[in-house]
This record gives sequence, C-alpha cells and structure tokens, in this order.
Amino acid sequence: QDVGVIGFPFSKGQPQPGVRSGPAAIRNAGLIEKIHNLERDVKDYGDLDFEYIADDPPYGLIKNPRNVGAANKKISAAVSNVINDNRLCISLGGDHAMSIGTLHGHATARPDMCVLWIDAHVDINTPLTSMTGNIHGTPVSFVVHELKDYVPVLPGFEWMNTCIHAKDIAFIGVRDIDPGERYIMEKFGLVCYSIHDIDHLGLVEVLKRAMDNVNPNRDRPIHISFDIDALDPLLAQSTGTPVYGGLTFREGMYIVEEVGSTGMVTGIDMVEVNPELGTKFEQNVTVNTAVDVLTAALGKRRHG
Ligand SMILES: CN[C@](CCCC[B-](O)(O)O)(CCN1CCCCC1)C(=O)O
Ligand SMILES: [Mn+2]
Ligand SMILES: [Mn+2]
Ligand SMILES: [Mn+2]
Repeated sequence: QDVGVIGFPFSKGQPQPGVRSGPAAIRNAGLIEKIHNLERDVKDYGDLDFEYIADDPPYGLIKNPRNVGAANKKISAAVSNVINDNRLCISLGGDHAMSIGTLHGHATARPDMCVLWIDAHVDINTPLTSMTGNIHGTPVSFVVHELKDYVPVLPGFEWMNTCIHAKDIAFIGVRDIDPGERYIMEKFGLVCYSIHDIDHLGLVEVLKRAMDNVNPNRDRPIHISFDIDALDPLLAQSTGTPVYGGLTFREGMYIVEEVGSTGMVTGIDMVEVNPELGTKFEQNVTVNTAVDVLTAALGKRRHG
C-alpha cells in the first residue's frame, strides 16, 4: 500500500513549545528517503499550518480549547484526504492532542478501523477529570462513543463526534494512570496492557491478546497511535512526560513489526517527540528511534 506523510507542528495540547518541531526533526532524520528505500511509494503532503486564535480562555482547567479544537478539525480532514488517496497515513507530531483529529479522520475514511494506543499513558482523562488541563492527556475521551455523556462540548469542538467504541481500542505500554482515568478504564472495561502485564505475560502474548480484542478476524484497518514516551526514557529522552521503566527499543520494534506485517495498518501517529528537550545526543537518539519505529511499521525488517 502506498504511503502518505503529513506533519502536524502542533503544541497546544501541552505546555512545552518544542514539540512543534517534531515533524521537521523527523524529516531531517531522513524519514522520507528511508521509506523510499523500502520500495514503498511515498508522498509527502508537507506540514499543516494552524492559525493562532488569540482569544482562547480556559474551559475549566482545560487550556487552549479553541486552538486545539480548530486544529483537530483541520487535522481530521487532512488525514481523511490522505487515506482516501489510498495511502497509509503517517501523521507526525506534535503532541498527542492531535490524535483527536487523526482518529476522527481515519474513522471517517475507514469506519471499521480499530486502534492500538502505544503509550506510557492512556490519555483518557475527560475535560472534567484532567488535573493538568493539558488536552494531550485527554484525546481518547473525545473519540469513544461510550464516554459521550461524560465529555462536555468544549468551545472549538462543536464540529466533533465520537468515532470508536470502547472495544475498538487497546492500550500497550501503560505505566502512569491518573485516578480519574483508572475509574474510566474499569467502568468501561477498556483493554489495557501495562508494562507489568508485559513482564508477566510476555510481549508476544500481550500483542496477541490486544489484537484478538480489537481485530479478532484480522480484517479491520488498524490505527497505531505511537507516543514516543511509551519507550523507556533512557532511549526516548526528548519528550514532555517521560516515565521510567518503559518499552525497550526491541519491544517497540517488535510491536510495530508484528502489527505492520498484517498489512492492515492504514494510519500511524508518531507523537510527543520534542527535539528541544535534553542534550543534542538525546535529541538525536529520540528522533532516530522515532524514524526506526516508523520504517519498521512499514516493513523494514531486522532480519533483512
Ligand atoms: C497521566 N496524565 C497526565 C499526563 C498526560 C500525558 C499525555 B501524553 O500524550 O504524553 O501521553 C499527567 C497528570 N499527572 C501529572 C503529575 C501529577 C499527577 C497528575 C495528564 O496531564 O493528564
Ligand atoms: Mn504518553
Ligand atoms: Mn462503530
Ligand atoms: Mn500520549
């Protein structure tokens, strides 16, 4: 399947501006060329630009609702466009709030798509449970049908509708959940494999169970939302919310190799790379790892 790459230099879902430079850093590390080298037809759709809305007071604790809502409306249309071009859409971030738009856009183009959320976090705070007001900790609550009654319509989000069922998403790599999120996960029976589960069951079994939950017949388009902070901070240092004890490079690669090899992946987010955090060395390791994860998802194999 052909590939489309689109950049979302977006940072309004959290307080650190450097995440806006993620797309440029990932491109500079040679992503497009490396995809070419896989004999995949790849089209670069460039970066989306986001008009800044100055008058954007908080909604409760939630910061920048109008900016985040307007950006995600554009992101959704852009992602739908790439997928309707029959290209696997690679969305480069930018913070994880952008996945409100990437999931909405993917589901608009592929209504039966399912989601693997690879992250240290479950990002399912509602605007009322978030303790930080950073929308990058809430994107899942905006898209899940069963949470509709728990998520107020924020200014800037009037365009939005929920687009997946709780059973259509599985989380892998989780190790930092807020109390409100834990309540929601248990109340709605969301499928979540923590780092502890990986240590207990093994990654092969965890990945099998996650796929059995969201894609039992392996016949549904798959959206991989990869938050670079799923990986251990020793590897992915340049990110806004690092949490110790994350996925190794090998575990991260195994996940995307396995899921990619189904040939069912039609959307991938690579988010939360902040090239302005950490040392130059740490920035390079983080960005190069992001590129390696993406090329592995597209078929680059370590066994040649
Ligand atoms: C776990 N929830 C956090 C982090 C969200 C990370 C977003 B991601 O996209 O990078 O995954 C953290 C909330 N805690 C901050 C420290 C004090 C306790 C609450 C939040 O801000 O909601
Ligand atoms: Mn995270
Ligand atoms: Mn449905
Ligand atoms: Mn995240």
